[in-house]
Amino acid sequence: MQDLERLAIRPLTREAFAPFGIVIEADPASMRLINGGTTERYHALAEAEAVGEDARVIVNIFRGSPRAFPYRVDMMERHPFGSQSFSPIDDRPWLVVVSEDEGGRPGRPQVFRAGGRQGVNYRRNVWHHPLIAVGAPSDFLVVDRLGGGVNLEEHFFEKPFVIDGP
Ligand SMILES: NC(=O)N[C@@H](O)C(=O)O
Ligand code: NI
Repeated sequence: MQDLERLAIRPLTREAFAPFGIVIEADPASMRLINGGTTERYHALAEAEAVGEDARVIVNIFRGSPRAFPYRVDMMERHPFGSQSFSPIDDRPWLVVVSEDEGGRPGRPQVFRAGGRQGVNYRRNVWHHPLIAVGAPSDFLVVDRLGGGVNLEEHFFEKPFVIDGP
């Protein structure tokens, strides 16, 4: 993998991720006390999008096997008819890989290290790499779209990239 372009990893922040979607985390600014003050509701952190034929929003659990590193990023995907969110259940850090769109193809991937209590909501049609779990099998609560049409577009890079380590 020596000849492949290396991708640096940045911490996941709301600002850096803004072009791609929302960071889902317990943001104090969104908190309201409910249930007689016994529960903190972190309200409306993100909105799920589901468009097209017979579109519905569904809730899933993805159990991701940990990726081996160095990891080759040889493809990206996107979902034209719906958003997709990933929220870690096991409080374990993971990696988020996204790209800007460049004329219908993903640009250079950007890699973010997400904390164990940080999720993301990819906006509809945002290029991202499939789930990258790190270190151990990890469960994620995933909210995305079910419906008609083909809700998956993939792009394979002519020259893959590499992430040296998590
Ligand atoms: N295939 C599937 O549902 N997973 C991908 O969309 C993903 O982003 O992990
Ligand atoms: Ni996806």
